Amino acid sequence: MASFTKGVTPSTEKYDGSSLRVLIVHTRWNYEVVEALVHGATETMTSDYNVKPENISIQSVSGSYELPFAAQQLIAASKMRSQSFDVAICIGVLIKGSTMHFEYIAEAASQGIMRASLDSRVPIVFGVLTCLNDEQALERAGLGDKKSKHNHGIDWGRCAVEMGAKNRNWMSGII
Ligand SMILES: Nc1c(NC[C@H](O)[C@H](O)[C@H](O)CO)[nH]c(=O)[nH]c1=O
Ligand SMILES: CC(=O)[C@@H](O)COP(=O)(O)O
Repeated sequence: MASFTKGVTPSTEKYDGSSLRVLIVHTRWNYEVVEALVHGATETMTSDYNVKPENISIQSVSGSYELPFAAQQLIAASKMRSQSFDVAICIGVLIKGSTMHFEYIAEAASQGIMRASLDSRVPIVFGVLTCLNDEQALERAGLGDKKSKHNHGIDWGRCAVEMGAKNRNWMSGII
């Protein structure tokens, strides 16, 4: 059977994040996993794209359901202060339990994050893992024993810099 490289192919363009202002909103549900994902995203942005640590605002909320509201409010507040965020990342970890809770929160969070992004015209990276068990969550945060483990926060950091830089260009008429 033919195989292919899974995941996102790195962009051929090099982005400079040195003037980007980034908002990270993360949950405190499943915090050990969330913490690793936040670290992966921030480390990637600062080390690989020169995003200044002081230009990354990190805010927390309780669970993934709270992410869209917090992101929307914080983006609006940053605009009022004329210190607009160029991009945001919402980070959370949903793990399927025994009721329908997971499905409702996953749907609300994903739809809400998309709506907050389109309405605010600020790109918001979807950094919410929707896992069927603990092992899936650990693997996707670069934790645990699996050989295939990979910290998705790294991809979200790259995506954030790319979208922040591209949106700045697009808003200046540079296509
Ligand atoms: N079960 C998980 C939740 N649930 C909490 C909700 O997100 C929310 O905080 C509560 O319903 C109050 O509005 N959140 C996660 O992020 N991950 C979960 O696995
Ligand atoms: C927070 C709840 O509503 C909780 O009862 C959800 O349970 P589960 O995660 O087992 O579906």
